[in-house]
Amino acid sequence: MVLRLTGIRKHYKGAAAVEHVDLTVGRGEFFTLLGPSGSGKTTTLRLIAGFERPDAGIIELDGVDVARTPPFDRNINTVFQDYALFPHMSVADNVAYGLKAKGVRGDACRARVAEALRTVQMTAFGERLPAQLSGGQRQRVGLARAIVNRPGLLLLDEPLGALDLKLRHDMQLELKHIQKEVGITFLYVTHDQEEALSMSSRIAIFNKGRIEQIGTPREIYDRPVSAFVAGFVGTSSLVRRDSSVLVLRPEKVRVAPPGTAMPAGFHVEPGRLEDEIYLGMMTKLVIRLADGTAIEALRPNDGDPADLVSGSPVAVGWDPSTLRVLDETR
Ligand SMILES: Nc1ncnc2c1ncn2[C@@H]1O[C@H](COP(=O)(O)OP(=O)(O)OP(=O)(O)O)[C@@H](O)[C@H]1O
Repeated sequence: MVLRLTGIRKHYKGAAAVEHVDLTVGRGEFFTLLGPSGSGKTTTLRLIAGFERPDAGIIELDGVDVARTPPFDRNINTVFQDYALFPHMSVADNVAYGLKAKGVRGDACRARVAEALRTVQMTAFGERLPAQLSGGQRQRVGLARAIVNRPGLLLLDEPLGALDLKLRHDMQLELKHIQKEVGITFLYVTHDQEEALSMSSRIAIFNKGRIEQIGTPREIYDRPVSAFVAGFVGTSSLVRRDSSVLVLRPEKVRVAPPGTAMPAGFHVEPGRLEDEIYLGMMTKLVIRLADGTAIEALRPNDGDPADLVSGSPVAVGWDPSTLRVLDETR
């Protein structure tokens, strides 16, 4: 275990930023804090880094309570969204800065810098100034600077937030590969659910300062514990039946003209096709059931002729075993 938080609480002017936070991160994990803006992710990261002190609770790093350990003595580094590079220093000097502060000099320092730049594929850029780099390249340098000290834990606060979508996707893959290669434990903050699902070994879902669920991406997606988690991670329709609330993922829903045979065991209901939204690879369908419930369905655009007409009656079906029943008390 690299990190353990127990009963962490932090209030600002009487308002809770973080409340009752418990979590454990194992060595080599890519652990993500995911939640909407203001849910307490950054506060949690700042408490771990030591920039803030908790009002209550224990923070342990490698089994040691760090309540009295200042930030620079914690075996942690942080990568921020704005990279925080020194503008007047070359890329190589930026990466070397933290090493020099720790007394690593000469050939040993140069070798470590070269290794870090190689890892982030920036070997050819050592002599450049930050202003002569693109956003993605600056982000790589920020990462090289953070991994060069080989910290036990690397905190990353929305590190890809300033990049455009395409570059962001490329960097997601790359970050994951780099994390595997260097073997450093990552604690990653994002509000982007797709990013969290694609990169993480485990995810903690934050809502209003509390953790609602911790699990692997698959566990979180397939078995959300609350309507909040089901709605925040992926899209879903909530269907009320008797006293339960059921979560229905759009890719599990079949929509067909009335009377079409559905697979054996499917639950089938009549509805009306309200909307068709073309998304390129898929088309999203919105169906209204007789009781007013709206159901979303996804259909691959795999060349089938359009057999459904907006506004017309349709049959909606799903395999009841794929439904997740929610505990309404949460
Ligand atoms: N220094 C501070 N003083 C007062 N309130 C603060 C301070 N820092 C954070 N807060 C409040 O604490 C709550 C949690 O903020 P936090 O930054 O941890 O959320 P977040 O999940 O990281 O959000 P975002 O994704 O927008 O960064 C918010 O309501 C915020 O306004």
